Amino acid sequence: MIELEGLTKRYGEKVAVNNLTFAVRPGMVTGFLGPNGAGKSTTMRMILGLDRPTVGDVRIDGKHYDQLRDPLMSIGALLDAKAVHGGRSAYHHLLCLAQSNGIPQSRVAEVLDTVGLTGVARKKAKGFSYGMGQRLGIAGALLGDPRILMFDEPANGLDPEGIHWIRTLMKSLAAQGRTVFVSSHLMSEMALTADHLVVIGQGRLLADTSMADFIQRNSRSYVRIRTPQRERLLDVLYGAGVAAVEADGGALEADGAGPEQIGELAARHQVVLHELSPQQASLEEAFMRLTAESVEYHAHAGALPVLDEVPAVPARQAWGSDWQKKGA
Ligand SMILES: Nc1ncnc2c1ncn2[C@@H]1O[C@H](COP(=O)(O)OP(=O)(O)OP(=O)(O)O)[C@@H](O)[C@H]1O
Repeated sequence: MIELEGLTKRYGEKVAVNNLTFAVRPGMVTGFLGPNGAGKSTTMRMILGLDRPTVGDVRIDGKHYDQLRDPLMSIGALLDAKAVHGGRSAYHHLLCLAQSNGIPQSRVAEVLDTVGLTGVARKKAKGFSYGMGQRLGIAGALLGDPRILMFDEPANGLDPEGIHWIRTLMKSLAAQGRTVFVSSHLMSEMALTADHLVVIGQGRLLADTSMADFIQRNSRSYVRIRTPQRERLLDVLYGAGVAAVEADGGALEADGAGPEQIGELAARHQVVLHELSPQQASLEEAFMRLTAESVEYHAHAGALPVLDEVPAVPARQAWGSDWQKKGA
């Protein structure tokens, strides 16, 4: 278990992490979400004792990182996949880690096999692709067979097979009773992987809840209906106090009533239905809705002019001619 209590980190005026209190529990995958610059990496660095909190406390199974006797056997982490000596082979890199942490040498071949790097184990890490580097970083995290694992953007640079592999790996580590804490911007992946979510924005805790509860609380659920008797159904729904709006493709979207109630109303009034489907927003929609206020770095869609709107350069007027005239 990882426990944070009032964890705060200031860099000068900037409050990167602001009074975070939550626990990451064993036996499940906990997703750590937040917009760019929300403070996820800073929080993870403080968990590993790489950054000192300005205020507050963080404990790993009840201890501070520097009190752990064999840190790699308690918590394994992937923070920066590039933090590898490029001149060393994958095997040698892991062997050095094992030897300096009292981990049996036999683990090296085991973790290389787990991450699928056995075939390139003797190749120098500097020749590795980004995805291979991620796999090597994950091998390092697994080396000490720790009860707690923490991954910062583990799917970065992985191909679809690699992404599927990391999802299966995280779920199986959690199923073995380990604590798995993972940050990612890939919402669709997170929706398939995490059981629990911790969401932060501008360093503050925005949510600490189950995946299902998070989506339900932060999104609109509605029932999508298609019928050849639209006007009739709208009257029936209106009469029953069910709000419905017209949607794309001639469908209706009804709020505040389940498919059972709507189906029964339609049957009672002999309205034919071609579709009656409950809709739940995606994790991405729920995340965007919750964090809209705390997004620090906005892209402005209107910042670049549409090609048709780019003012035409007047004929025969070279760039800079105005400036040349002024300077003359
Ligand atoms: N060493 C530092 N000095 C000054 N400011 C820092 C430092 N490290 C992080 N910050 C600032 O703290 C804030 C949080 O950064 P952090 O990297 O933890 O965010 P993040 O959630 O991991 O972002 P991303 O999703 O983009 O990786 C940012 O505004 C960042 O600029």
